[in-house]
Amino acid sequence: MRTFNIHTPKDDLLTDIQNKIDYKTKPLGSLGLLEKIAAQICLVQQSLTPTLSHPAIMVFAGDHGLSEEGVSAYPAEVTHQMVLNFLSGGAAINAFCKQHNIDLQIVDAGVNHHFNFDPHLTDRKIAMGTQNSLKTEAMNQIDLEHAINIGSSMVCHKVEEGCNIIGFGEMGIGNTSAASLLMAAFTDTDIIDCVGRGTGVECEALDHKKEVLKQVFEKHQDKIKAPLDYFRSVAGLEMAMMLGAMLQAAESKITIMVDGFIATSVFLTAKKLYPHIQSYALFSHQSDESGHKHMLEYLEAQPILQLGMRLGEGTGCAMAYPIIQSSIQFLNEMASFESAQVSGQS
Ligand SMILES: O=C(O)c1ccc[n+]([C@@H]2O[C@H](COP(=O)([O-])O)[C@@H](O)[C@H]2O)c1
Ligand SMILES: Cc1cc2nc[nH]c2cc1C
Repeated sequence: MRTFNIHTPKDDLLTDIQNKIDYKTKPLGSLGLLEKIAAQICLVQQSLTPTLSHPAIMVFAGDHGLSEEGVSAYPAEVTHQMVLNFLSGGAAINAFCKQHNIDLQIVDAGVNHHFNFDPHLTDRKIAMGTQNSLKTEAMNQIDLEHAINIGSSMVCHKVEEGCNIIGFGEMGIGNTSAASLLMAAFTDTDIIDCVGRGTGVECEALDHKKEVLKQVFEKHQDKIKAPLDYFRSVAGLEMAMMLGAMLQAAESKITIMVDGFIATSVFLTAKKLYPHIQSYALFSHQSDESGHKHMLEYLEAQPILQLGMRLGEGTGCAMAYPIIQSSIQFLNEMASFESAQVSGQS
């Protein structure tokens, strides 16, 4: 497995950044989280006048062998049907990216469907989905490495185009199960407490999901000490590609927007491998998927939005983007007490 060069940005500018924020014409700290976001992006860009350019969201799609165990409220074919919906512009992520002028890229990482050629689909299919992790490892080492490298090179390409802020979404029926399994391992939480409703499983179906995931966890838990071996045993191809993409974004020193429950579980894996990655990450929202709150607390991450969303697709990133824009806007546009001749704190 290749290595990534990921370091916390130098903090030499920190005092100047904080002074610039504090000298703006507002009571100290009164822009709350916007101030923290601005400071973080200044550090990532090593600049007192940061900019956001060519914002992008990549949506990785993949199918999950485990879905044959009845762990989702929807049938597996929804994965490819939703990819077709993304391509024709009809999904929530299309609407929000259009609203906020965010470049949207749809990637087939491992969907169980042969798509006709479409110029809007990035075909990086590794397999027709993963294996059933209740029976065997979801993917082999070669496919994992391939997915990580592809995710990485797609981000390199975006960076070459001038992108300096990127969010990652996913589409994959069954992938909240994979995310719960990652959460259990990498936050050291009982698997039962990591299982939620996903697309909407309830009552006996939720009990069944918990029972299946308990068995999958027990089958693979001996690999947790080797995070990538555990990851490839339970995760999806869309998640593996997202892992490579997140690692590359941090190596390329651009800002990462982390979406909901599934994306955060991938981020947890990335952080296990490269703890410094968090300096580059903003967390778009707190998903209504029950485990997400705990994941964010574990990461000591403050989500930008809390709207009761639990959709995925990168929709949280798209919704949080204008807030991130505002944090850069206040920093670059607001007057200081001195320039506006406003009296400071007495
Ligand atoms: O991002 C989230 O927080 C989130 C929470 C629940 C469900 N989802 C989406 O729903 C799908 C997975 O749900 P499930 O029930 O099939 O495991 C997948 O396509 C995700 O994008 C996403
Ligand atoms: C319709 C539908 C849309 C989705 N988008 C992301 N996950 C999804 C799951 C379903 C079921």
